[in-house]
Formats: sequence, structure tokens, C-alpha cells
Amino acid sequence: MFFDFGIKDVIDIFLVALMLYYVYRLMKESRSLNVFIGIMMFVVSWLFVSQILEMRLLGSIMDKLVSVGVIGLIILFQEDIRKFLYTLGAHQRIRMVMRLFSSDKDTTAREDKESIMPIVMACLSLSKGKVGALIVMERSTPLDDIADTGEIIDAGINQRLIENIFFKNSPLHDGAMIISKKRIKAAGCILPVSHSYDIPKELGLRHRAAMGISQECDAIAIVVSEETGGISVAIKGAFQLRLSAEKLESILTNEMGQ
Ligand SMILES: Nc1ncnc2c1ncn2[C@@H]1O[C@H](COP(=O)(O)OP(=O)(O)OP(=O)(O)O)[C@@H](O)[C@H]1O
Repeated sequence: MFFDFGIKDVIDIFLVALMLYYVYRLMKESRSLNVFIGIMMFVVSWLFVSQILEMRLLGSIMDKLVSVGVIGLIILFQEDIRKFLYTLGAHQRIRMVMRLFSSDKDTTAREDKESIMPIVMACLSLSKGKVGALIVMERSTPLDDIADTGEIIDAGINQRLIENIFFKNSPLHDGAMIISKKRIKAAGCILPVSHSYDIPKELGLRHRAAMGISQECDAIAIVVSEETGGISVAIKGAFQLRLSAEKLESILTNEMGQ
């Protein structure tokens, strides 16, 4: 039996170990470590019962539980599985390869830059007037589902329009504005709220919503605080707080150009 053990088996064991390590990390991040330990204990006892002890009755019951359990786990962890697959697909190298097949890559970069200035100027003006705002700039992950939670606008990016939407009396001032493909796609949209413990206590729901969307996809979320007028940006689950207009412009130019 031991003589059959070859390089293929070593690779097999290595890949399984790698997979288990990734699942462990993912579950640890989503605070589901105890579930992971529970699953591992079940799998080990299942293997022990059916493979080593060869208990047929208990083994067949556990077999059935495993097949149903897999579907249960997919339902239970659908958010984490979605995040994992997103991380896989959003990998920088994959995106670079995909860009090779995209025909309008040069114009996209230039137009991205042109659309940034009105957003920066609008944020500056909203900040001076202490008008709260939440603007999400789409990148490679489509935000159609988020846009559908608000009102579709589909207008060119315009400083005055952005300011008007966020003014307190505007019917669309609550919620987030979605910028997609150099256009104001929608406003009054509802974002997923982050439950992260790392967000400073003084930051409220608007900032949590910005953090939430930045954790779920590669979008850039800009927040203007109603309380302080401070401008912040959330990218990939990290905040950059109290930004000047120049800093905001440089962040947006760098990030949108990537
Ligand atoms: N899930 C969400 N999606 C989109 N917008 C949201 C969401 N949750 C809250 N908001 C927006 O944030 C506003 C509430 O902001 P809140 O005062 O709690 O946040 P804050 O982070 O402390 O911001 P500020 O510094 O402006 O007070 C709401 O009126 C709404 O416009």
C-alpha cells in the first residue's frame, strides 16, 4: 500500500492542505472559526467511522448528512463564498489579462481622469457647507444591484448636479450616489453596512455603508461628513480620513487609472 505513494499523492495532500488553510482563514476572518472546527471534527469522525472502523449503518447515516450538509453550508456561507470568488476574480493579474482583450482601455483611463474633477469640486463644496454625501465609484465589479435600490438618473458627471442631489431638501439626498462608466447612474441607493469593529466609534452609518461596499467589491466610496465636513475615502476595506481636495484628486486619479 505504501509503495503506491507517489508525487501525485504529495501534490494532492498539499492542495488539500492549502484549500483547508484558505477555508480556515476565510472562516476566521468572518468570525466562524468554531463552525470550521465543528466541520473538521465531523469530517474526521465520518472518515474514522466509514473508512477505518467500516461501520456501515452509522457510516451510511453520516454519508447522507454530508451530502445534505454541503448544501446547508453553501446556504449558510453564501456571503463568504461570494466574497471568496470575488477575491479570486478580482486578482490583479486576471484583471490585467482581461484588460488586454478590452478594446477601449486608453480612452477609459483618460475619460476616468476627466470625470474626477467635478466630483472633487462637488465634495469640496459639500464639505465647506457641511452637507453629508456618499458617492460610490464603480470599477470592475458592476454595481447594478445597488443602483436598483435607488433612483436611476443616468446623467453626465456635473458638479452642480452632485451638489443639488445631496442638498438637504433634495428627495435623493439620503443614501448613496453611484457613479458608473463616467455617468451619475443612480442616487438614494442603499449600501451594505459594514459590521467591522475597526471603524472608529465616532463614525456613523454613512461611513459604515462606505466601508461595507468597499469590503464587498473594488468600488471607491467617498464620504463627506455632515457633522465635521471631513472628506474620507474607503477602498478595499480601508479608510483614508480627513482628506484635502488635492489628496482626494490624487487618490481618485491613481485608483481609477489602475
Ligand atoms: N446603508 C446605507 N446606504 C446608504 N446610505 C446610508 C446607509 N446608512 C446610512 N446612510 C446615509 O447616512 C446618513 C446617516 O448618517 P450618520 O449621521 O449615521 O453617519 P455618519 O457616518 O456619522 O456621517 P456624518 O458624519 O455625516 O454624520 C443617512 O441619512 C443616509 O443618508
